[in-house]
Amino acid sequence: MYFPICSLAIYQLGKPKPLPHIPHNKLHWFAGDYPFVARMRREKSGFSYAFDDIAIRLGPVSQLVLGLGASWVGKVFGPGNVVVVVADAQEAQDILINRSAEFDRSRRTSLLFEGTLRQGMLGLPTGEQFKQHKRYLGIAMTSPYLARMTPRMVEHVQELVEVWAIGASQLRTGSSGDVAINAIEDLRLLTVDIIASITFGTSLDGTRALLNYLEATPSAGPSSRLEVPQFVLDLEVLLHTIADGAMFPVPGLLPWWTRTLNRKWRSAIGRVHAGLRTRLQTARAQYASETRDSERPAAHKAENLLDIILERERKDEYKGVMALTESEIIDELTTFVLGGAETTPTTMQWALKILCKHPKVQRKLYSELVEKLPAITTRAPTYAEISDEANLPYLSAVLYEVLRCARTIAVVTRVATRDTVVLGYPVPKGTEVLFPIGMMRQLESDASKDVTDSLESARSPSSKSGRKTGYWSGSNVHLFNPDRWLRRDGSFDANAGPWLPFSTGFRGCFGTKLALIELRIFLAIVQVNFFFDALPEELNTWQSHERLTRHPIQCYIRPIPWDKMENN
Ligand code: HEM
Repeated sequence: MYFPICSLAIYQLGKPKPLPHIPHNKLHWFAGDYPFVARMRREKSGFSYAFDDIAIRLGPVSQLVLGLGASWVGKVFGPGNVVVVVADAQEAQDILINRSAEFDRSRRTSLLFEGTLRQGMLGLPTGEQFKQHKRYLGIAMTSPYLARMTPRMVEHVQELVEVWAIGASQLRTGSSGDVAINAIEDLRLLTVDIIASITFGTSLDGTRALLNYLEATPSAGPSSRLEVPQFVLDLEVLLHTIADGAMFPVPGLLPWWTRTLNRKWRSAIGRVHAGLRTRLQTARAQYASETRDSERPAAHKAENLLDIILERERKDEYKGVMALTESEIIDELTTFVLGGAETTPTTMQWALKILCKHPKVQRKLYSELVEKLPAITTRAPTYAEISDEANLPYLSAVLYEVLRCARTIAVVTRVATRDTVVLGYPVPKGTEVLFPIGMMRQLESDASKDVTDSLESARSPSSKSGRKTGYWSGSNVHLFNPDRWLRRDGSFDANAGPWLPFSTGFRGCFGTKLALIELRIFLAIVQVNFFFDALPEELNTWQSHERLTRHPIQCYIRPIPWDKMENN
């Protein structure tokens, strides 16, 4: 008699519980939406598609009830979570930019990074320490600094072009032998070379070593490669550990588990930190000897991130303010390297895959580059030249469209720091709110304009006055079409439609400017050197794997130098 009553009472307390009023799926009696998320992950090779799917079916505000959701047991013991999905670009932008007092970086996101980057920006909550770090490193994203970094980025991309030129000369046609180059490792090496060079002043020279090897070994095939450097492998272990954390059952214990029980991670972080510490100490000694008797160089003369940090340190000492501790610096150096080593190569891989399928786009881009920037064929382009959106509108359009379609990072989250309202729906304090920034339909097209318009009265005051972008046409929003970014007169329009690959606002991507210039240089230089030939379907499938970013499973290329193209 008592047993069924007690069981029912426990079930009522603990069953998956959604937030009131907000639309949701029919829930599994115990696991809530977990089976649905698992099915999306299996069928579409990424859990983030679950957020797109419910947004399309349930509207601009919906919720996923994970495990026990907002139930009493779920909240107290932690095996549950409710995620409110906001799939409306205008409102998402408004919340990320204007409502940061109500929505902050979620604790769950910070916990993912905290084990590896305890005191790096990715792991830090928004507080004084975070702000101090952002101020410290901000110079690294200024135009004068990036202009000084440009020759190095160009040099590394040109090394890669030489590697691919050797590979291209060895490629065969037909189905036997090497018909294509596997570009995944090459892009990983390139981006680590670039980020190391910008961070420490010296590159890993992985691409240079590969080039030397291929030149010295003419019998090596087009995809024959050296062993990946240990530093790159270690970064991969760190990135995998962070990504695996998303599935960890008790998020609060994740940093402890990572640091204490994950041996592979401990070896990798040990080597990475030791390497960074040595570089920091060497740079410090050199900086001290150079500046002892002479005038302190102005901060904007810094030649790498270490210089920036040392110059700031000197300034702070001078003013009597507290500088960053050594472990804070090491964590920020690690953040920088990890930030650059994952997202950028993944986006480059998608760019190449997409270009292979769009020969007309390649021809148009090539024509623009040789007509508007003829110097690019004879010398390294400068930062001013390559970042000139007015002179190179099609390069800008291709880049924006690659980032729109690549869906490199599909979602970002915030947590409500007080009871609040989103598009008329009450959202209690502590609720995680998710923005599916990689979503291409509901969030971005005029097919949802009626829905968007009907929400007008429910918008927050800052959102009502804040829409800056147009809508994409619902009929072609899912297609790769750089022309959508061009005005009738051919000029580039960055506000043509919603675009959030880097998120936005105070906690948006810190590395946006660096990533954009790196990608522009990459696209311009590889395209001006090669046409990327179409590939057999089996070498250019659209399958992907979602970890911290959405990776393509394959990235093969058949580069053909333009002078070898018939009807160039
Ligand atoms: C194509 C390349 C990249 C993409 C698509 C990208 C995207 C993103 C996104 C979506 C976020 C989350 C922002 C949020 O929660 O609102 C983020 C954060 C961040 N990114 Fe990037 N990123 C890229 C490249 C880089 C690079 C090269 C760096 C190197 C410095 C970097 C450093 C960071 C940092 C430090 C954060 C955390 C910012 C914070 O917590 O306030 N990113 N990025």
